[in-house]
This record gives sequence, C-alpha cells and structure tokens, in this order.
Amino acid sequence: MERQVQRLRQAFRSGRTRPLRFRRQQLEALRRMVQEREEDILGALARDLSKSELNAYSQEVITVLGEIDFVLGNLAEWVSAKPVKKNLFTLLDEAYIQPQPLGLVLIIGAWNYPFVLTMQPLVGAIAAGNAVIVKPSELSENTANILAKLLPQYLDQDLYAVINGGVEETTELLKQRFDHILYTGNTAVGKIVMAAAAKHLTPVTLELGGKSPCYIDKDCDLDVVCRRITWGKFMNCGQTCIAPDYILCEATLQDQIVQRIKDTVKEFYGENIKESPDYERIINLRHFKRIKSLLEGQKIAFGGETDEATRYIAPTVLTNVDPEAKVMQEEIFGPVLPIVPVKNADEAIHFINEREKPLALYIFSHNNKLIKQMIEETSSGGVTGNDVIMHFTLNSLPFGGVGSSGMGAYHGKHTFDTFSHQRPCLLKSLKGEGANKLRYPPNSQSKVDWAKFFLLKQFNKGKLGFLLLMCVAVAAAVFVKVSPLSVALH
Ligand SMILES: NC(=O)c1ccc[n+]([C@@H]2O[C@H](COP(=O)([O-])OP(=O)(O)OC[C@H]3O[C@@H](n4cnc5c(N)ncnc54)[C@H](O)[C@@H]3O)[C@@H](O)[C@H]2O)c1
Ligand SMILES: CCCCCCC=O
Repeated sequence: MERQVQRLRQAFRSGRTRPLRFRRQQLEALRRMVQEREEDILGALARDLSKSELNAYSQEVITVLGEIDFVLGNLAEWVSAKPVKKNLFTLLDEAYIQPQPLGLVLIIGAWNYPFVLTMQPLVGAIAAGNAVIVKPSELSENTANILAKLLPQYLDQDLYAVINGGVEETTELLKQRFDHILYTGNTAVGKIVMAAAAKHLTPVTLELGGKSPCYIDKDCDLDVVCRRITWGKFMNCGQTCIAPDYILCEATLQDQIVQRIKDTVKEFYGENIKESPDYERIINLRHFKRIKSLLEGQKIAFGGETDEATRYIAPTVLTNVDPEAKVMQEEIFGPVLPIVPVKNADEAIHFINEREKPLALYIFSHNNKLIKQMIEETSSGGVTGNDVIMHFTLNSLPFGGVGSSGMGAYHGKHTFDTFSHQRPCLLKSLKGEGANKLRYPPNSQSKVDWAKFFLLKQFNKGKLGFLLLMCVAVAAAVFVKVSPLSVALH
C-alpha cells in the first residue's frame, strides 16, 4: 500500500496533472466510462441495494454525468488566476489568487449511494489537478469491484487508483500521508479518520450523518407536504444521509399526516410494496436488525412489516414518539418515520437546538417569515424549505454538514475549491525602493501615519479611479519630498 501511495505521489510530482488539457481529457474519459459501461454500473447497484435501473440512473448516474458536464463547462475559468484588490503600496504590482492542486488526495465512500458518493468527489479532485485514491465502501462490494475494474481502464493509472477493502485496509491506508481526505460515512468513523489525518496535519472534509428534522407548520397543504416527505424518506429504503429522519408537528396533525403518507405510499409503490421495482432493500442483516429493533415498544401507525430473508422493511410511520425513545437517539437510516408532537414552531426550534447539529433541516410552511426565522434560529448542514433532499441536487450550493454532521463541503465549484490550494501571489518589481523606506527600521510616528494612508486605501475603482489615485500618489510623493516630513522619512 505504501508503495502504491508513493507511486501516485511520484506521478503527481511529474506535473502531468497541471495542464488544463490533461484534466479535461481525464474528465472526458470518466464520462466515456459512465456512458459506455452504464449497464455494468447499474447492475452492480442493483446487486448491492436492489436499486432498479431507473432509480440507480436517476439517483446516481445522472448526478455524476451532470457534474462532469458542469465542471468541463467551467474549468477553464476556475483554474485561471483571479486578480485581487490592491492597496497603494502594491498599486503597480501584480496580485492574484492562483488555485493549485493539493497533491495526492484520498476519497473514502459510503455504501448507500456508492457510485455517486465516490465519483462526484473524484470529478472535483481530478478537475483540481490532484492524484487520487478512491476507497469505496466494502459493504457495497459489487460497486466497489466495478469501480476497481473500470477506473484503470479509462483513467491514467499512475495518477488515479481504487483500493478496496474493509476496516483493516482502510486503517492501513489512513497511516499514509495524504494532502486531503474526503470521507463520507458515520460520525464515529469520521473521528477515526480525523485522528489519523491529524498525525500528518492532513486537512479533512467529513461528510457525516445525523438526525435531520422535518417541521410541518399547522396550515400547510398536507397532500403536497406528505407526497414530498414520502418520496424523500422512503427513497433508497430510507438509507439516505439527508432523508427526513423524524417529523415535528402539532399533535392534532398526526392522524392526517399518517393517512396522507399511507395513501402516497400506496400510490408510489402499489398494493404490494415488496413487488415494487421502486422500493429498495436494507444493505445487510446487521442494519436490518438494528432498524427493526428501533420499532420495539413504539406505536406503529402503519407499516412495520419485515422480512429478514430479503431484508425488507415496509415504509413505517410511528406516532406520539417519546423524544427519549431509542428511535430518537440515533440516525434511523431506514424506512421508519417517527412523529414527535410539539406545541408550536418555537418548541420545534428548541427541540432541534437541544440536539446535535443535523445534516439537513426541512421546514414546511406557507409562511416564508417562519421559514426564515427557523433558519435563523437553528443550525444544520443544509436546509430545504417546503421540500426535502432537493438542496443536494443544486451544485451551486455547497453540500456538507456542521458540528457532528461534518465539516467542509463539496459539489460543483465547491469540490474544486475543497481540493485546491488558493495560493496568494504578489509579484513586485525590484524598482521603487524609495517607497519601501516607510517600512524599514528605524520606525517613527510619521512613518506609521504614512503607512496608514498607503495601506488602508483599497484600490478597485476602474481606470478613472486609477488615474485619480495616481494623482493622489504623485501629490503625496511631491508632498513627501518638500515637506519637513520627508526629512523624517529619509
Ligand atoms: N454527508 C453525506 O454526504 C453522507 C452520505 C452518505 C452517508 N452518510 C452517513 O454515513 C452513515 C452511513 O454510512 P456508514 O458509515 O454505515 O458507511 P460505511 O460502513 O460504508 O463506512 C464508510 C466508509 O468508512 C470506512 N470505514 C468503516 N469503518 C472504518 C474504520 N474503523 N476505520 C476506517 N475506515 C472505516 C468504510 O470502509 C467505508 O469506506 C450515515 O450516518 C449517513 O448519514 C453521509
Ligand atoms: C437523490 C440523491 C440523494 C443522494 C444523497 C446522498 C446521501 O446519502
């Protein structure tokens, strides 16, 4: 493993990833891979999560293709140096920010959307000019294997590698030095990753989880609200990091909400949910048993059926759930939706703020002021008002957590920034040494006064402003020459 890491690092040092043309070629090759091997990819997702081809395509493949196209359309602009504002001291100099690749980065993916959660960060890491090791989750082993098979066929093998394995291999991998680690998975392992990274002072992006609350205000159109929640909660059998974890609403709304979710489940998945191609299965027996145990002692308003042989758990809604119940202590990550009654929005805000910061917050209300107030008075990785999940799909929005739901963010340009160093560059000339006397010792009050004048004036007023400022600078220079102050400066 150490040798493989060294090999990639060497290839990075060759400078091959620097030219824009090279990065574009790799991204185009990645796009070809997704298009030409779509069937293999969809097959792997079906074996791992019982995802239908249509669901796998729309939830995972489409996002990756969209991301590649978006990056290819913008990369030339992103890699370019960005001039910055100057002060009077640096007026004649060149000052800019140059995004540069970090080096060798590690992407550790989770099993629930095993294709998109590894490929979307990979797109940004390639775009930013890094060498990359991808470590897919061992729990979604078919997708992990197809990635290990396909990526070397399409991408530069010296720069991009897939390493498969479980805890042992990942632990070994984390002993190596990387220039950035992006980890997606649970919070407990997030801490292990961060501790390992700290040994090398490696920065991390941690895409973690948590219990994402969903508040429903009293005068909402519940038909619409419940359709949207049903879609986001039971998609991928509830195994979505930003699925609404639980509902907060006034107690009197519960029965109506239950009835509408029940009707929608029937509309979406039919009378026999087990037969629906749109309804997935729990990833493994451990998670099946964990989720099933969350139902113990709860009032099941509908659903609750399970089948261990196929790891099926029916869409399930629980009512009047006690905040102290087990189902409210951990992220559910399955098709179980508890409703916790609260008196009003203020109590909901209090409830949310008493707990760890969630990855997402959903607020349903006709009252925009209330939505803004709840955003203002709470904290979460992201927010969608009057819908669920959808903020994930907008790549202009940074996607990530806060507090125990993670740190850092990615998607679109944000991924490029995550995997880049924003290098500040100031290019001066060896001329104009006279002005530098201001900053050289011995210091004096008049030097400080002039330094204040030069340093505290920002310059960003276009050509006319530039001319005006030059006049001021010349006047100042003349003044310096003729005034008694100049004596102090020399
Ligand atoms: N924020 C996000 O974008 C996002 C996306 C998906 C899932 N999640 C969160 O991830 C969690 C579910 O995923 P999971 O953690 O079960 O996935 P997982 O079991 O696939 O683990 C994630 C990765 O961590 C590695 N790993 C596991 N144990 C390790 C250890 N001891 N040391 C080092 N590496 C180890 C795995 O090999 C895997 O690659 C949920 O909390 C969910 O909310 C977050
Ligand atoms: C529609 C795709 C949602 C992906 C969410 C990723 C986290 O689990």
